[in-house]
Amino acid sequence: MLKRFSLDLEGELSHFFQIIKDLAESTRCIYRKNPNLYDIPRTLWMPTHHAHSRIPVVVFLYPQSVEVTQLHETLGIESEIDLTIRKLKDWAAPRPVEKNLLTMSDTVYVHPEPLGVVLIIGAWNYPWAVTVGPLIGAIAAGNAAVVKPSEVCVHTAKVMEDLLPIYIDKELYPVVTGGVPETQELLRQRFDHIFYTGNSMVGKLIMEAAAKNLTPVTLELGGKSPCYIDKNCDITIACRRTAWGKYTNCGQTCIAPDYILCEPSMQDRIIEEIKKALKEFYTDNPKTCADYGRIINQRHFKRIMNMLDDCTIAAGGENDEANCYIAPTVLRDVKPEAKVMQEEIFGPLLPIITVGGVDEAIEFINKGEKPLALYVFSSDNKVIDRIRDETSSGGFVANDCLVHYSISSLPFGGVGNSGMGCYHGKYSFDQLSHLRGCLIKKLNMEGVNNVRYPPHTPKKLSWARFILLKSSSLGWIGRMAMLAILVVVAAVALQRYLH
Ligand SMILES: NC(=O)c1ccc[n+]([C@@H]2O[C@H](COP(=O)([O-])OP(=O)(O)OC[C@H]3O[C@@H](n4cnc5c(N)ncnc54)[C@H](O)[C@@H]3O)[C@@H](O)[C@H]2O)c1
Ligand SMILES: CCCCCCC=O
Repeated sequence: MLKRFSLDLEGELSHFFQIIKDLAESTRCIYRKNPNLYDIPRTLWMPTHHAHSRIPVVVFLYPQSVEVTQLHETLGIESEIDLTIRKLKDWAAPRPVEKNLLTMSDTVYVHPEPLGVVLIIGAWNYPWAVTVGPLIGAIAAGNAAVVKPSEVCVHTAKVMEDLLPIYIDKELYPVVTGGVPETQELLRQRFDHIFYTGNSMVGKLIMEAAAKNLTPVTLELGGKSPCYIDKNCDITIACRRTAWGKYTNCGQTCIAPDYILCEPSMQDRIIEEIKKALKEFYTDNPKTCADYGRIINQRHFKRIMNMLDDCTIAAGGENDEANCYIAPTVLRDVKPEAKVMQEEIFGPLLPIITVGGVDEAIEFINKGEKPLALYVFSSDNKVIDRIRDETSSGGFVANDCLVHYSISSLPFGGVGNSGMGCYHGKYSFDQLSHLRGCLIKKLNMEGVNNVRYPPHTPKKLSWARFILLKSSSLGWIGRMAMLAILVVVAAVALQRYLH
């Protein structure tokens, strides 16, 4: 059994911090643009300030600028590690809780303890963020963890396998690489928690495997995250923010706005504003723009292109299979039955579906599975409140996209088909801890317990009712007074019993 403080967790996390900083530094130092590849291998030299400096390593880079890579991958992890190091002592400390009259003189608290060994199965789209992110929580919570990066981002997986053991304890946090058979083999082992990030279909297989050992799971899944643009809003700003949310990482973002819902009269204006934003972000030719990405591989390229079959393209549509390039694309007058509406797009296609107004938008959203994120743009708080209150989703954002992911004090996770459990900041720590309820009683004051011991009488029952149901409304002073009375009554009862 692991004991949280027998390990130098802060030390491990600091080493871990170093790997992220070194990765960021490496990308900054050595980066040369290569617009044609997504998950690209490079032989790099680690910066000299680390003890194991000048180790040749292969580091993945987006075909995007260094700034993009850091903004999307390493910065968030740096801030999570920083927060965790600063707050770990508070998070791990016993958490005193409210007591009832019967437990007034006892010590009652929640004691977070490690679960044991956690299996972390990562996805490919933000491979560091979604694999190392949960690992921060697992380490902080005092667990050992087996790290299984996605085989789809083959180079990143190799970097993780090579680098993590240099920085953090390889016995406690081993990296296992491989594809589906290797993951399935891991799933046959017994773990104390499985933290999976990926699609909902595989999520069900993970849960099935976990059930055999009653292993708890966190499932960070995806889905079709709607974006309602209300007629009452600044459409230019709404479209700029939506375009950023959609086309960042080429739409391969779990919380990307999947489709737009708007009234028919707004469709043309929205298309024009999105086109303007695209030009501003990615120039007239996104293919040669360092800030526009590629599709991870040809399998996904084909999957996304297939969705275009029964749609009308309003902008974009250019593509190049050899380079896994799909231009930022907007689709107009999309029907709910269209292929693009049957599954999460996870690519740079943005369908617009017209609805009669907010009522119809809510109805449309509620017909689908509960999404991972739900976005609404409106200047009318009533519209925002209605959409929040009459729907359900993992996260909810008004007048922006994606940004809730960066707030460590918000739980990040899905609901229903988009997942279960959550993480980030303290939520990661709690998710990967067992929150053990503890009550430490003294051996005196036995008389107070009479109400619960046989022989049971109506009088004892009415005392028990009072203590458990009514005493909470008495306030602190009232409860202390009640406790004093109870002690006296109990002492008298005990005297009688002893004589
Ligand atoms: N909620 C989140 O935080 C989050 C983050 C990123 C991605 N996602 C979601 O992930 C999906 C994209 O990722 P993906 O699923 O293509 O990633 P993927 O193909 O990399 O699969 C994820 C992991 O599942 C494993 N896996 C795949 N098939 C398996 C099987 N049959 N049995 C056991 N293990 C298996 C892989 O080895 C991999 O490690 C999207 O739906 C996206 O929304 C969610
Ligand atoms: C901008 C970074 C968002 C990361 C979201 C992770 C899921 O894909």
